[in-house]
Amino acid sequence: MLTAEGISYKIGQNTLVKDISFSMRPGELLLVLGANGAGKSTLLRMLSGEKKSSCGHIKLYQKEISDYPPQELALKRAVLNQQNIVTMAFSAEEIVMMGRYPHYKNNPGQTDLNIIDEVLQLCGITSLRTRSYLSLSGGEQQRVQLARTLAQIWDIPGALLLLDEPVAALDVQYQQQTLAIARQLAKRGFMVLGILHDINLAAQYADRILMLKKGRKWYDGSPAEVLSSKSIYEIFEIDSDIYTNPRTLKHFFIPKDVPIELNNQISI
Ligand SMILES: Nc1ncnc2c1ncn2[C@@H]1O[C@H](COP(=O)(O)OP(=O)(O)OP(=O)(O)O)[C@@H](O)[C@H]1O
Repeated sequence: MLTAEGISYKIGQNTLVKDISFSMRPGELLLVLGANGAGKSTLLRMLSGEKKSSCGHIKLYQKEISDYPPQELALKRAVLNQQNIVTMAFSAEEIVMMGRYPHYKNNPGQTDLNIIDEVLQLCGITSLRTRSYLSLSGGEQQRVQLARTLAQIWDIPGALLLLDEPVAALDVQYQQQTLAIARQLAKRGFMVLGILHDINLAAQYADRILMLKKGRKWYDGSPAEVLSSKSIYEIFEIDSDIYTNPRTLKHFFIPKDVPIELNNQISI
């Protein structure tokens, strides 16, 4: 169980996240939507324990997130950040193995090795395992980082998995695959919270959607409850139509053209 009670994050005079409360339980896939700068990543970093909330409480299984020693926290939650800076020429497999560091002292055990094989295969990167991470494409690197994150909590059902824009650099096949993995992990009993920019992917996969605006929680509910032309306009300031897929009965949205006029003369 993850519970956020009235959490805010302030830097100087700026409040980046304001008084957000929600809770989630194992088995749930919660996807967060919001415009650029709405506070999504800041919220995720607070939930991960990386940033300390200015007020309120974050409890992971009834214990304040800030009270977890790093080693214990690493066995309860894993984080896929938006940016992962790697400067040394580790192989893809070595990066994924880093996810298992909290699980062993000197050398990985057979369980660790089996998990590495499993997540490499799941993320479609088995053939890249010996390649230098630095030589991989952006999307390939993202899949390696996803595999590392999964490896960390693979054998700890009930753990919290935090994914900040996990499909940003991925082609459509791997976008679908990544969200399908997230959904299956939720079904296995993990708590999965992800940030997305793609409203249709969120509508397709989320059990629940949290929509943020200007640091506040604006909507919280099932895709059918929260996705409407009105809510999308409120959050993203674009006009759109919402339809229902007759086969899946899930919502999908189609944005309307944005009328932008450019001056006839371009000054050089
Ligand atoms: N250290 C900082 N000092 C001042 N403002 C900051 C700082 N870090 C973040 N911000 C601002 O806080 C706001 C929220 O940032 P955050 O990264 O959480 O947004 P986001 O919703 O994840 O955006 P995006 O969709 O663009 O990734 C932004 O306006 C950002 O410029």
